[in-house]
Amino acid sequence: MSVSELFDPSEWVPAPGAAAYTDITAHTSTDGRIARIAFDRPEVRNAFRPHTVDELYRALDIARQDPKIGVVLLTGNGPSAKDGGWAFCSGGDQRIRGRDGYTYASDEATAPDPARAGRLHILEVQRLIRFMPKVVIAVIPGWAAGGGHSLHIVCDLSIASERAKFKQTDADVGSFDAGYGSAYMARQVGQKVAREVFFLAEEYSAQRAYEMGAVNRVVAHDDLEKEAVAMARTILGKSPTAIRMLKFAFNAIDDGMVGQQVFAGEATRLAYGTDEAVEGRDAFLEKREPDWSPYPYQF
Ligand SMILES: CC(C)(COP(=O)(O)OP(=O)(O)OC[C@H]1O[C@@H](n2cnc3c(N)ncnc32)[C@H](O)[C@@H]1OP(=O)(O)O)[C@@H](O)C(=O)NCCC(=O)NCCSC(=O)CCC(=O)c1ccccc1C(=O)O
Repeated sequence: MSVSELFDPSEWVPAPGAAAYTDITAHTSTDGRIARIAFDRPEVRNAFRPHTVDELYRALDIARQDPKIGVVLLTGNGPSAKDGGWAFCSGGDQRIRGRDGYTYASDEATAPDPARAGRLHILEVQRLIRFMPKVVIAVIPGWAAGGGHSLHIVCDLSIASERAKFKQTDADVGSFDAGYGSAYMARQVGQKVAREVFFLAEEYSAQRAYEMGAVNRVVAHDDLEKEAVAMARTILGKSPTAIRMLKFAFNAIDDGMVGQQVFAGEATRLAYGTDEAVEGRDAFLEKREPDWSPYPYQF
């Protein structure tokens, strides 16, 4: 069975742990440098349930910790066998939404722990995408709606099929992504446009998303994944440290002290590589005063 009509099997091998996933697929490029993670519930426009989110988090975290992987493609498999429709993701599965969040299926092997019964942990996925030191590209073959719309907003880059459609339905169903989905979207496209997208919840096209600055490229539907891989390969040609520092620099202004902490953590890692920092460590271990004389106050 093919993974998706746009998936090129010659490009990919299954990612570690992928055989166990039911709601997503996860692959690594044959050279090990790109991850492809895809929602795999096309019959419901790739809506996510808590189990989907658990798998997505796991697959993203595996990619985060793989030192060879530099770019992650997040997409949706398709088309739907039911009606031929395509989706990136249509957000939370409204069929299993409870009063305290989204509920696990009753047929899961173990009864859900009450502490994790009602979940909104797609926000944890958003933070993982935001803070992972790698570029995450939303690859959008069809609908990006509700929480799926928010996921594309939080990705570093978005590439859309000319058939992609966008709709921020949160307010239609009594939900509101009051974090990155809305506030960060306003940073991307401006306040008036973001407010229109949320308050009117109207469908808009890939071309309109491009014009407002929420999508980087619109490409022919059949070429979507090929173009996404090409974009990933361009990024892989750059310095990993430069890309990581740039991502966290772009984030910092909107992420407050957490943004500063993430950026500063990377700066500290770089500082640890200097002779100056090695001198400080060695002086402590050798129980002597550090000799800072070779290290000027650079200006
Ligand atoms: C996406 C649509 C616009 C597509 O429309 P169309 O192409 O006409 O297809 P349909 O016939 O409507 O759908 C086909 C089939 O799929 C089912 N389906 C589609 N979406 C969902 C869904 N989200 N949940 C369950 N099922 C879905 C649909 O019922 C059809 O099934 P049949 O059995 O064949 O009839 C349109 O489908 C649409 O508008 N979908 C709903 C979009 C939506 O409102 N999503 C939820 C928004 S709220 C949310 O995502 C919250 C997420 C969250 O956790 C969160 C919480 C707090 C802060 C932030 C977030 C966050 O947003 O991340």
